[in-house]
Amino acid sequence: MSTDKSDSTFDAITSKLASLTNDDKSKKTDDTAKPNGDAAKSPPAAESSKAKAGEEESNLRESNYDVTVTLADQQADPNSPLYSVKTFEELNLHEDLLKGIYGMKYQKPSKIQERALPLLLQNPPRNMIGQSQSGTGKTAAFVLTMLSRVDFSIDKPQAIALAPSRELARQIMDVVRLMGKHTKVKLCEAIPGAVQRGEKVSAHVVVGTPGKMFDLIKARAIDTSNVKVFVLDEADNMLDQQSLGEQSIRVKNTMPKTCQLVLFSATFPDNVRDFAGRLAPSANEIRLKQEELSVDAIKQLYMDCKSEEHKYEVLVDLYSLLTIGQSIIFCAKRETADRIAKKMTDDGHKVDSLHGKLELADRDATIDAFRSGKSKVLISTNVIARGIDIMQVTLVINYDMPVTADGKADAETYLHRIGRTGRFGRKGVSINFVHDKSSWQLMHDIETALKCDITRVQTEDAEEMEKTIKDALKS
Ligand SMILES: Nc1ncnc2c1ncn2[C@@H]1O[C@H](COP(=O)(O)OP(=O)(O)OP(=O)(O)O)[C@@H](O)[C@H]1O
Repeated sequence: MSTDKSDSTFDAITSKLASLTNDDKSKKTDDTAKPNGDAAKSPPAAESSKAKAGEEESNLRESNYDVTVTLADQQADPNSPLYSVKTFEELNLHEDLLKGIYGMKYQKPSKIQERALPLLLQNPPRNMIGQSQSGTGKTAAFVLTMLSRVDFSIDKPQAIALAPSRELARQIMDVVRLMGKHTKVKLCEAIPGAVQRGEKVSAHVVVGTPGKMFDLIKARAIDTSNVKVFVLDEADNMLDQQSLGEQSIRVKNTMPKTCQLVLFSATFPDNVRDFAGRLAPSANEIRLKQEELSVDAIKQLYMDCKSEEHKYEVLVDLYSLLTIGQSIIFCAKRETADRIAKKMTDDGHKVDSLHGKLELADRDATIDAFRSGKSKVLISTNVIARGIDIMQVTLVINYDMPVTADGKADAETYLHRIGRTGRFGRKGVSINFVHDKSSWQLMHDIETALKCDITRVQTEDAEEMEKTIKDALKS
């Protein structure tokens, strides 16, 4: 899908930032979760090796830095969530789908794809609750399932997927389009503005947001009686949030009794998992342990800011760094996103803001410009915290730490936010801005909950840091 323009940039940023921090511990992810809860013993971690130019075709760029690890290296490391013993050919997929996969330059399945696909494709179909770290290829697992189950000779919706945001639904549809390129699949986006009034949906695969999907079903534009597979992407979010949860359940209740239910997410807090288990009875399950949730390739940092105003100054100081690759700045509120974006624009910087209050066409144009690399800095809210997959995102900033509705540290949202970088083995950097006791406490609670290390960067060094990285890139 997206091409990787700036892997050496990741290295420049990570190595420079790491050198500015005094604590550079890294944590090994050990994905031992197996279907049905069995634990698989993994061989010891393979040492990360240096990339050799042209050694194996990879969609990661070769870099001049010693720390380079190629995708091929990572897919050969049994401790990596990208590792697989199987090939796509062994996963029982239709030839037309294999063509689609190879067209997308996927060489080997990732761990979640290897484990989930045989379970997802078994007959009679079984429900699935699947968990895997952000950026490890869950979308392909459920998209291949949807496309495998469709009978292209019947012009009726047969596979439906729900996602929490318009942006994510559109992105999933892009994946269906690419993977289904060699099939006769017909597609429909069930998002506001996409389906005309009175239109009857005859597409095989429908992807959308819960509210719009339910409206279309209620209006009889979508007939769900032939649906064989129903997917909830970001399932914990879809079942937890009051309005998304209610709408998702309503949509689910219109599905035939025989319909296969597939729930995927990088996070499944216990309360949601219990509910998911009741919703998807006798499901095959693939789980991660709490300490396995963080993605190793994402370097997590924080900056001590003196005040709310100082946060803005630090952000501006970091601007050149933000634009080396691409970056997303997460704020708690739409107003903050707009305010910072306006201020930065007035100060001569090129940034965009994206949130749920924008006109639909503006929302689409903003994310499309960011996806294509035309815009480089996106200031947003949690609306794009989940699922959005843009390879060139090297930096994520938590301008405001994520909090739950009752003001507590939101470790799940934190993981999803920082997971917008470090996609499929690429490196990334996340920086938390803390400016008072409460934001520091929120970050500390997240660190404890996720058992991860977040290291400090001196804000006084920002200018120097920016300069060094620019110099490194120029040379
Ligand atoms: N087998 C594969 N080989 C190479 N690239 C892959 C493979 N599977 C997926 N990818 C790529 O990896 C990236 C991340 O995949 P995807 O968006 O499905 O992650 P995810 O697990 O759904 O993440 P999130 O939890 O953030 O939603 C995508 O760009 C996708 O094209």
